[in-house]
Amino acid sequence: MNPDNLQRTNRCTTEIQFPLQIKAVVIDLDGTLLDTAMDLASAANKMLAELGKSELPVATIQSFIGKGIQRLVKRSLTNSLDEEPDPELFNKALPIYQRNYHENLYTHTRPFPGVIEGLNTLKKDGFKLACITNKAEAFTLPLLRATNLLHYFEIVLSGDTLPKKKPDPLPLLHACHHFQIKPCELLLIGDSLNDTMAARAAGCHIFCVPYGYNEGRDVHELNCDAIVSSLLEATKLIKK
Ligand SMILES: O=C(O)COP(=O)(O)O
Ligand SMILES: [Mg+2]
Repeated sequence: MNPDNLQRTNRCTTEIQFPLQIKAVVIDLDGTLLDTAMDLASAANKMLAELGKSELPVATIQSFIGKGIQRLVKRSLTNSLDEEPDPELFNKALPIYQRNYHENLYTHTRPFPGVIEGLNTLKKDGFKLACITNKAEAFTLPLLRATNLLHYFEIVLSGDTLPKKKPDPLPLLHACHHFQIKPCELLLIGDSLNDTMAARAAGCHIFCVPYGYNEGRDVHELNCDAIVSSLLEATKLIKK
């Protein structure tokens, strides 16, 4: 069945009940699995310095994380969420950012508390696992390898793996197709509006963690099925 049909025919229709009965869990990367903000911010500030521009506070750059590397570079150049930088400046800045981020991809990046325990529990309980991120593949795979998380996931879909990324439902529907399950048998655990919008559009369940990066907004504003303090906590709310 193609992903479009899955979206139309297999939405979650019943009231949700805990523990949620699901077959697979998809986990977001930045702000959910890994605390990447420090390294993303240093790369952005090194880029700004190389371009002769003023550096930004880490908290500001943290609020720019969520819609992929290109958007992060645009936001850092304009110090705003939505403004477009001069295209020439952006074309010059992007490779500088990519070089700096590659050079220090995991200097400070670590799994958040409860991530390893949560992944081990999910694996032991027999859930199929995928990682879906808006981060470009060139950074995602080395990062998951370096932090020893890659082996947990049957598939990893990055921001540039498919024609569309979150908040589009395509990566989640692709995962459903891969696992041969309905969207309502899939749970996404994420940290931002991009995750909740993608999950709602796909018809999947969605839990949010409160410790991540929601583009500077309160996670309690998000339309999710539960807010869980950690991945380990999430395992207590689901069953196969
Ligand atoms: O790369 C980003 O901006 C966000 O990535 P995420 O989807 O893993 O949170
Ligand atoms: Mg995230």
